[in-house]
Amino acid sequence: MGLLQTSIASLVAASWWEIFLLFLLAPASLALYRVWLSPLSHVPGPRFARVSSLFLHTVCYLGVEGRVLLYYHRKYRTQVLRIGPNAVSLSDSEALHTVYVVNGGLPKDPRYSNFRVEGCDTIFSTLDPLYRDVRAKAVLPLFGPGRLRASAENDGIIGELVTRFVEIMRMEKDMACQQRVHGEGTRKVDVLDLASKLSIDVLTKSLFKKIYGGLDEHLSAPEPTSGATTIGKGHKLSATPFVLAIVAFSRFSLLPNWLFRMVFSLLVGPTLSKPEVAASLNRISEYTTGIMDQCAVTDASSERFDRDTYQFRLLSAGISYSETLIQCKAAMFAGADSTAVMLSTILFHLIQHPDVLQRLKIETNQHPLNVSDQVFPYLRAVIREGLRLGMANPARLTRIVPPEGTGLTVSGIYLPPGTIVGAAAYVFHHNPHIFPGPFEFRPERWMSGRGEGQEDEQARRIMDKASFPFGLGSRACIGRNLAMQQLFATVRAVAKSGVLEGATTCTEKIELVEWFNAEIKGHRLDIQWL
Ligand code: HEM
Repeated sequence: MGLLQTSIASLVAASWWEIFLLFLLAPASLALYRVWLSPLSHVPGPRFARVSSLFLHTVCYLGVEGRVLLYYHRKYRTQVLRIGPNAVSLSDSEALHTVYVVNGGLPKDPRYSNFRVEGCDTIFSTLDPLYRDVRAKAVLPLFGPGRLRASAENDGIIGELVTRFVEIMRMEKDMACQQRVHGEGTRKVDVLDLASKLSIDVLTKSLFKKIYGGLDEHLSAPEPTSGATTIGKGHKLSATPFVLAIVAFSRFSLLPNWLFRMVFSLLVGPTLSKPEVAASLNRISEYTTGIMDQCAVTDASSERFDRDTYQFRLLSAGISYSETLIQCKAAMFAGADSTAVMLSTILFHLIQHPDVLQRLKIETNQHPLNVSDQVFPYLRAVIREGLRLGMANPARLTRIVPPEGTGLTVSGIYLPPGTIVGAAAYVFHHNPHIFPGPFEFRPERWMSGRGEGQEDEQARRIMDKASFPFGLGSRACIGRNLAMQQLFATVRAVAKSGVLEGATTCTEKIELVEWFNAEIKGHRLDIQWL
């Protein structure tokens, strides 16, 4: 009996011990496998990143992905950097073609499912090229360059809105000067907010043919003040609190979709219960329902019925009413904030570089506003430099090496099926070998005539290849032409008007939170006139 008891006790003890060993050994052997035996073990990168994807989740959550990847690419002196058990980051321009362009590019990886809107796939989030193509093809004619160029002329949709934008800036400047003369303190203007108001108006008027009314909001809102400082005119754009709340969820975007949905459902309640977010959501819903009602109530057979809208084109392609509503919201989220970030970044740098602003003014004064962009080489250089430094999407645009394939070789390194591969604009756009003084605003780098003819051409080609603010290949931005027309028209008109002369920025540099859609810290970029 005593012997039996001893044997049972030793068996129980042994099994606890084994369980303990198992708990200890399983992760340890997984870690060993990931570091030394995995098919990616030959790819350089920090050891802790090879062992667990916690590293990537953390940098994504903290909004530091771009700068951390830039650091490790340099530290390991590699163009293919292992940043997770199953993920690599690229910094080689040649590899961009292989990953994003050849044969339509690699497919988007499952993280994009986390960007669905109200549970519905959008042109941006879908992993299915057929689903995307039906919708994208339906709306693409709205982004035709000829039509947008006409729209950017003075009497076109974009031209008129840009003129209003410049008038508002002028009004703010005049009021700032008056306040100063009367000793009423400083007046600041949040140029990011103003750019958001313009961008949402340009996007909604161009695509949905019904203006959101961002610039009107600016003019009709009361003036908040803090102490001796007047903070421009008006509150933030009404759509902003909701858009920011949604953008903030991209900090969780690397989680598997089931976990992301859990986090989302836990946090969405508290987020939406904030009064400013709820009011913002209501305003967006009211607006989008309004553009859909336009389709429903207007007599579609009437000559005056405008079929040339985003919403009508989607409905005509057989997309349901409820999905079309969501696709319209998604276009607003994808387009308005990104363009505002880029525009305000360019204006910020122009203010900090009066010499550039002056040169730009001289160039724009040489030609009427309605001539082709081609005759404004310096303006083109300013925009390109702004798009290089403006970080609307600083993080990796992730793709997957098809799991059913044989793998892929990039920059001489073999990546097995299932590897998540991505290039981050932050890493490419700050490469000091391609863009000397990478954090400085130097439009001249894009001008020809800086060196010997051929050398010059080659440097330009290398910079072109390394610069991709709108993504690349078949899943690149569909709104690129619209955004570019707005940027050209606005920067040109602002420079010509002289409204930024005498302005200063209230911060020395632009601080970014590098989520998938970056956020400028505090979502404001104040300027003032001294
Ligand atoms: C300066 C402004 C803009 C920037 C910097 C920008 C940037 C980008 C980037 C980098 C991508 C590719 C994302 C990826 O590969 O994962 C993208 C895709 C997209 N953008 Fe933009 N964008 C801008 C304006 C717009 C506008 C005005 C619209 C208007 C509808 C828009 C709609 C979209 C859509 C629908 C996609 C998804 C395309 C697809 O997956 O097929 N964007 N954008």
